[in-house]
Amino acid sequence: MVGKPERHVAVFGAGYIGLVTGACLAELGHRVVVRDIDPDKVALLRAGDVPIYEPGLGDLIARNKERLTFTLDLAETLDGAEIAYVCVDTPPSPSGDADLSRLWTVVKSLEGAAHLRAVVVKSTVPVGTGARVRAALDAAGLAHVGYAANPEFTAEGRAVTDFLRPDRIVIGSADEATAALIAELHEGVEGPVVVMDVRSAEMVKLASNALLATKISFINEIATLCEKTGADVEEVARAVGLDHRLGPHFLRPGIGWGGSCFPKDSEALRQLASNTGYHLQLLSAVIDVNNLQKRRAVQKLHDELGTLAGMRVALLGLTFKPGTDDMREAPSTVLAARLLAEGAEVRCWDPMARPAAVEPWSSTTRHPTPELALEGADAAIVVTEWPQLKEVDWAGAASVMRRPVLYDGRNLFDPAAMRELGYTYMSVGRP
Ligand SMILES: NC(=O)c1ccc[n+]([C@@H]2O[C@H](COP(=O)([O-])OP(=O)(O)OC[C@H]3O[C@@H](n4cnc5c(N)ncnc54)[C@H](O)[C@@H]3O)[C@@H](O)[C@H]2O)c1
Ligand SMILES: O=c1ccn([C@@H]2O[C@H](COP(=O)(O)OP(=O)(O)O[C@H]3O[C@H](CO)[C@@H](O)[C@H](O)[C@H]3O)[C@@H](O)[C@H]2O)c(=O)[nH]1
Repeated sequence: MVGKPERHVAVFGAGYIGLVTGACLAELGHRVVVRDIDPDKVALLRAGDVPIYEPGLGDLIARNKERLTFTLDLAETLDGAEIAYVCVDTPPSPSGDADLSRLWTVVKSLEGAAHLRAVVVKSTVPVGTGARVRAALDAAGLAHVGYAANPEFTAEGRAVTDFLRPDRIVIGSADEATAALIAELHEGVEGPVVVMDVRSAEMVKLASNALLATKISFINEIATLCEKTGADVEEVARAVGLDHRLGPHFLRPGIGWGGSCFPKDSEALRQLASNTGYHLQLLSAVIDVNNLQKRRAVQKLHDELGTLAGMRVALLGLTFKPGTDDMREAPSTVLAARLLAEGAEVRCWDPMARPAAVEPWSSTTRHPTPELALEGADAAIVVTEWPQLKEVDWAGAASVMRRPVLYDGRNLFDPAAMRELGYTYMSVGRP
């Protein structure tokens, strides 16, 4: 795939989004320098390693190494660059608003870069951020440099595919020339380009994530009601999703949504509204339902076992979803913390997770296989639907668990089959 003409792009941030953006732009034929401030990350990338797990990313980086370089050095990053892409993290601040400190550090570092044609923010930011960046660029004598918001909609685990074949490329800009430049940069990407004003583009990102999270919380709430009324949420979701006006996506009931985006972005949108004196009632309920969903799993085990104190509970899967090593806001973190607080002994398994050496993971035992995590356990929770869990010898596991109690937080298994194997089997919204 070769995009023309070749542009020289400086990407700030070598995380999930910066790396995917950099590698994909290089794949499209552009010359890309990715800068990060983390020396370990840059050293790994320079040595040909990829510091995160993202399918296809390693191959893409290797294939484009002539056009794709990594550096810690600011001057090297900006040397000859036409477009600066801001892909730094925007984590939650104590107030729930997005913490934009890293973004401002990058914007400040662009002050001398009068040769740039455009600054593009891909990081997820509150509505109004672009206007502030624009003002900062103007104040720094960069009024001639264009500005665009170009939010990213890729999901982890399929980020490369999503980037190269997106549902849409959203470009927010106040000037046509900048919008055209960014659209041209994406030549070769298979997806419609939607151009709008900067604030609307910023809102599209937050609204999309909020609506996706709403669908999940909605089906999770219906699942709870199914439990109380004897209906089967899987049947309900399947038939509801067949209505083309509703669609089947993001109607999978489960233990709650997590990840690097939904929790922080929904809270940031809620606070964005609060800051204007408006209370987003629907989104607040969506967040509440999600918080409760994780606690309900622990409550169910408590009800079944009588107490959690002294019980050995196995958490199967730790990452916020399969196909990633990302542990940010993973439901497993809440489950582990709650279980430990109740006095349970937590053991866990995950094929990919990289838990930081902080609570609750420092107090849990990690096992190399699901079978070892299940040995001697009083109960287990399927937290992440890793395909490996389908391969477990569940009949054998039932005989080595102290009590075969299983809460399937992802509705991975057939209830009748698991009960046949001797399990006290609970799942989400199914009889
Ligand atoms: N992860 C996703 O799936 C996803 C999807 C869509 C949008 N986003 C948004 O994209 C942004 C980046 O997310 P991410 O998951 O890639 O974060 P990340 O934490 O994986 O990566 C951010 C990187 O930026 C680096 N950085 C911080 N300050 C820097 C600076 N001054 N100069 C250069 N590098 C700097 C960090 O060291 C880190 O490597 C966030 O705003 C996020 O909300 C993420
Ligand atoms: O039907 C569903 C779908 C998802 N989830 C959960 O929702 C969370 C998020 O899943 P997913 O959306 O697949 O992962 P992310 O990589 O966090 O991607 C989301 O967040 C990104 C960052 O903003 C956006 O770019 C993507 O469009 C958006 O899907 C995970 O915990 C999933 O287990 C469910 O419980 N039920």
